[in-house]
Amino acid sequence: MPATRPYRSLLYIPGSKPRALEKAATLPCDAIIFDLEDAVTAEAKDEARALLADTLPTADYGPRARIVRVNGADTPWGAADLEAICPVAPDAILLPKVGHADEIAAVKARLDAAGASATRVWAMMETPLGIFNALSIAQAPGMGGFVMGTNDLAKELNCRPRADRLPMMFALQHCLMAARAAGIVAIDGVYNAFKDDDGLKAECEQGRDLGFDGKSLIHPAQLEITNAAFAPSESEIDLARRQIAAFEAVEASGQGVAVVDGRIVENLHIETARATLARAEAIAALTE
Ligand SMILES: CC(C)(COP(=O)(O)OP(=O)(O)OC[C@H]1O[C@@H](n2cnc3c(N)ncnc32)[C@H](O)[C@@H]1OP(=O)(O)O)[C@@H](O)C(=O)NCCC(=O)NCCSC(=O)C[C@H](O)C(=O)O
Ligand SMILES: [Mg+2]
Repeated sequence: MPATRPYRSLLYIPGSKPRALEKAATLPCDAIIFDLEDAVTAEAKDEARALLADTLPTADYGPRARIVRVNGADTPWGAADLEAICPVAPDAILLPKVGHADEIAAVKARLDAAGASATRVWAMMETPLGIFNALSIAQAPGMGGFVMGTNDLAKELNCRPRADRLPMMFALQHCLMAARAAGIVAIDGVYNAFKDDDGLKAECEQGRDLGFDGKSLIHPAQLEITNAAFAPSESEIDLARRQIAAFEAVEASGQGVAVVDGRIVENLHIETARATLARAEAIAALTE
């Protein structure tokens, strides 16, 4: 089942930009990914890490999940990032370019040692090795979610950008299945052309139809389209309500199959209908 807590929109914010860190607290995103990796130059990494370690314990980001993307353990900054960020206990630490489940275990051990056992580990899925090891990574203790890294993956595959994302499809679906098998969150990759609303909408709808919980984003202008695409629509909510009512009615008369809009409705459809209503309520609660 998809996540009940809304993860429609996850906005990357360069950890080095104080103005963006401030602005994030006012933006309608479901989660913020405070980035210490690709959005921050090598020269700015130490300053960005210190800024984040300073800002996160006191800043009020409301209901938005706080996720910090650290640098990899094989870089000059990875160890210092964990040292500084684990004690802050964000909602999750997002590890880039994960290839093996033991990388998750190492971060989990650091979190436990820092007294931050409630912080989940999330993994960027963006290397061929990581994609093939998706199930064991998803099942690693402490795991909370996958974020697809479609830019790095395109680089590794040497594939061409295509609107239908055909070269990515195996990786997207493989990771989604692993995430669902392990019961963790699955988030689609970024859409780089942040001024192309039509292209973003089409890619959001594709990711949603595949089953992703939401999409990672690079610019606030992408939030409205993404939040709308990954929320249950009015007609989906209406259908869910009618399915539940129809099923309860036939169940009361001792039967197990209802018909709504010419389609059968059984127990499993009711689980989906209830999940749709729960998601709609959770989204509404964000703005209360
Ligand atoms: C893409 C950008 C460099 C554009 O920046 P800029 O030209 O400054 O944008 P605007 O002038 O349109 O900004 C308008 C206001 O919005 C704020 N802003 C912009 N971006 C963000 C943001 N991401 N979060 C919060 N606020 C943001 C500006 O401060 C302006 O505010 P105001 O002062 O009130 O006017 C820039 O958007 C950017 O840096 N985006 C993030 C890029 C990033 O994080 N990249 C790394 C993640 S993507 C990745 O690595 C994917 C993965 O690993 C893979 O492999 O695929
Ligand atoms: Mg990447």
